[in-house]
Order: sequence, then structure tokens, then C-alpha cells
Amino acid sequence: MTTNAVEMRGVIKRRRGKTIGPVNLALPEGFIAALVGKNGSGKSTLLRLLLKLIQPDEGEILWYGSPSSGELPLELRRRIAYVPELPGEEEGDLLPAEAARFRSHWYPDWDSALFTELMEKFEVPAATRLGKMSKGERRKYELAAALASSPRLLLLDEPSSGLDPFAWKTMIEALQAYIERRRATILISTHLVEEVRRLADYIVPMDGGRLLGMAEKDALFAAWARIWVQADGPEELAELEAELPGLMEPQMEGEGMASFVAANSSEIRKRLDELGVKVKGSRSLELEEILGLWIKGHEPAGLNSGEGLS
Ligand SMILES: Nc1ncnc2c1ncn2[C@@H]1O[C@H](COP(=O)(O)OP(=O)(O)OP(=O)(O)O)[C@@H](O)[C@H]1O
Repeated sequence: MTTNAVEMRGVIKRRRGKTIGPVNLALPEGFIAALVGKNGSGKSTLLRLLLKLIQPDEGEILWYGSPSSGELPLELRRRIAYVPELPGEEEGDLLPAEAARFRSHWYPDWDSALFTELMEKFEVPAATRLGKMSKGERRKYELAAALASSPRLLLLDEPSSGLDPFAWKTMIEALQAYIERRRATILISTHLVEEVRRLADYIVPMDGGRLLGMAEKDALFAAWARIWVQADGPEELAELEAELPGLMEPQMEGEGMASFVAANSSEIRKRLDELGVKVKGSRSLELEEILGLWIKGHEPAGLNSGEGLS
């Protein structure tokens, strides 16, 4: 039985005429899920709901199988790390080592060795107060401190924003190393396709406040493909569409060739074979293409709807 780190059931948050949700999502423990979507789609709101920084208007949230009526229990709060889009002001006057000392009192499993290692790898200036750091320097401190708190659940809101490519690579490696060592869960909101590619086990797209579902990244890439087939003209392509419902973006590609996108490409290839249609070639879709089609309502095959894993 898989434990879900968090589960959201019909969660709705209303914000000045805009509605986020209903969100149904179950994040299995031990994996990295990437929250993707356009600006304003509701990613930060979802992360803040999971920390109880804001309260849902409807629905229920479970943390490790239990709901929480008031504030999150201290035990649990200490096992959740959050790196927000913008840092708070509380630690602004402190040097990194001073702030780390404070945090180490709060987090019982504070990993000083990891904090020092990451601060060195990230080249965070030790003699600059947090409030005076550049955006990227501060972000690197926040990431080092978040990982050093030994979280069971790590919530990262666009962590790469402001990082140079070297720091970005260090962050990716640090997150991968952390999840290999611990049975932790990471939910990361991101706009970077490469970040999703490198890190995510699951992809969770949001659009206009709606959570579209949750899909395993590798299965998603394996299933979706553009396929080129022999077709004499638009009539033949239309016949093929009638035979194989669900083909997306069918188009003629010039003399004797047509192409389309299939969400379950291996099955479609089998059917094409049975129909005697010659396949001329195929390619996997890019993540942007997959998300674009998903947002338009084409759900990937075998989608985990976020109703819970078992
Ligand atoms: N405190 C707030 N009060 C009112 N509306 C809010 C508040 N915070 C966010 N919103 C609205 O909720 C919607 C979702 O915002 P949210 O910050 O969750 O999006 P996002 O996906 O994280 O965007 P981005 O990629 O730009 O960071 C937006 O339309 C935003 O205007």
C-alpha cells in the first residue's frame, strides 16, 4: 500500500472572483512531482494550501493520511520545508550561519554537514546578511537550509528562479541526492521543461485554477507520439480518423503522407498495422506539446486522476 504524503479532496479556494480547484490530488510518498502551468494558474496557491498558510473554502486535505483541523501539528510542521517564491523578512538581519543556528533549534534533525556542504557548493557569501543578498544568493541559502532541515515533504515554489546555470545544476543534483538518501516527497512548481525532465517522477499540470490530473512522466513521454503514415489524400486521412477515434492534430504533409498525434501510440501503431496502413515514421512529443494538448482537453491514456494510489 502506497502512503500518500498529501491528499487533496475536492479542495476549493476562492480568490477575488477567481476559483482555484476543485483540486483532487494524491502525492505518493518518496517521489518528485512537478507542478506546471501558466502564470496565475494556481500553483503557489496550491503549495500555500498544503502548508495551511491559507485555508480551503471547501474540501479536505490529508497529510500522511490524517486531516488537521487547526494548525498543523508541530511534529508535522517540522518535517515540511517550504521555499516560497519570495523569502520572508524575519531573517533579513542575520548572517547565514546565525540564521542556520536558529533553524537548527527548530528542526530536530538539522543536518549541519549538509548545510555547510551546500553553502560551499552554491558559493553563498558567508559574510552577507540575508536581507542584503542578491536574489540568487538568497535563493541558494533558502534551498540549503530547506534541505538541511531534513524534510519529509519539501515544497518548492519556482526554486530555479534567479539561479545561474551552475547553481541550477547544483540544485538539481542536491535534490536528486536527497531523494535517493531519504524517503522524502518533493512537490516543485516550475516553468522549466528541463527541470521537469531531470527531476520529476510525476507531472501535475494546472490551468486556470484547475488541476488537470497527474501522470507519470516516463509513461507520458512513451505514450504520446506524432506518427507519419502513407495517405493518398484528405479523404483517406478522414477515413483513418473515423477508424481510429481520438487522433489529434491530423494533417496532410504533402504528396502521399499524413501525420497525427496519438496519446497511446503503441496501440495505434498496432491498429494501423491491422488496417494495412504504412507507418513512415514517428517521434515523441516535447513536454510543451503534451501539456498544450492536455490543456486543450486531450487527456493522456492511463492517467492517474489523482484520486489516490494504492
Ligand atoms: N492573496 C491573494 N489574493 C487574491 N488573489 C490572489 C492572491 N494570491 C493569488 N491570487 C490569485 O490567484 C490566482 C492564482 O495565483 P497563484 O499565485 O497561485 O498562481 P501561480 O500559478 O503560482 O502563478 P505564477 O506562475 O505567476 O507564480 C491568480 O489569478 C492570482 O491573481
